[in-house]
Amino acid sequence: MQIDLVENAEVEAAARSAARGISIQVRAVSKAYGEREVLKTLDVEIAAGEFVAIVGRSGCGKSTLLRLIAGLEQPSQGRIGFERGGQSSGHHDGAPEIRIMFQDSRLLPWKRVLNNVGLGLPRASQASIKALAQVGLEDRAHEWPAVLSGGQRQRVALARALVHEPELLLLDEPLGALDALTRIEMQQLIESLWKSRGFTAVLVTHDVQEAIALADRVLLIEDGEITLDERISLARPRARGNLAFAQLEERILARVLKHPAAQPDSALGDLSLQRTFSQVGWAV
Ligand SMILES: Nc1ncnc2c1ncn2[C@@H]1O[C@H](COP(=O)(O)OP(=O)(O)OP(=O)(O)O)[C@@H](O)[C@H]1O
Repeated sequence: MQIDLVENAEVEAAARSAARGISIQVRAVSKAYGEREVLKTLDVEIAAGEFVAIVGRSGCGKSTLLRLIAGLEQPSQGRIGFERGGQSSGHHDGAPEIRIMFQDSRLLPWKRVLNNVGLGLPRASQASIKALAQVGLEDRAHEWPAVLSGGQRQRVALARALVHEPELLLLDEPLGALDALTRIEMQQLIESLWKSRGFTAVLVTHDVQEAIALADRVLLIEDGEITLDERISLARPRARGNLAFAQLEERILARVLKHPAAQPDSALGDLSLQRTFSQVGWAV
């Protein structure tokens, strides 16, 4: 039974890598802000079409790594490269189509939903309407962002990313502000779009359960280093009540929380981890 699950996961992963994703090579990457070294000589490879989640305590450098992959910041040392169909590229030459989603939808309040989705395109096009339909909001196309709920605004942000046919979708805690039910619905939406479109996805999250529900691999960053690289071989869609899921969640949570040294700016993330921790019945 377990072997079947693993084989299915491997077949699915191979099919996805043949689709639209790009692979990412992070080579000996360090990042310092002044005296503070946030990331220390990181080496990690992410395969085309893979879904990778990054977890870790607040302030450990998750978003920094995402910004470096996005090309929004430069490494202090090392290099980040991409490969598409055997051809290498950086952020400049033949740069991949990278889109990023944040916790806040960052919609322009003075533009209607459809024009927010089509931002940067010559004009609101069929592609924007199609993207809105894919997130289930085609009937809200002509409304203002202000009248949408938080979850709906995040759907619009997702449509805005999808309209550019991303090869790499970076997700920086995009569901962090949503209620639990909306969050699960959004996770399912992201998973189904990722499966159908085949882009590579990198998700930063405080929520270990979310990481296990969505990712092929979970990376843990501690003290600026990757200290855990766990492959998740559970068949999709993943049932949260499942014993194998719960055991994996418990093990990764225990691993995340083991680290004794709380950073000064760690309160928020640790609270979030504790909440998840208590959901699986552990005393904190
Ligand atoms: N532009 C910057 N200048 C100076 N320090 C920075 C800058 N950006 C991030 N840092 C520091 O780098 C460290 C890592 O920040 P980062 O945002 O990557 O953490 P994180 O793991 O994503 O945290 P959280 O889970 O709270 O979002 C923090 O100590 C932060 O203060």
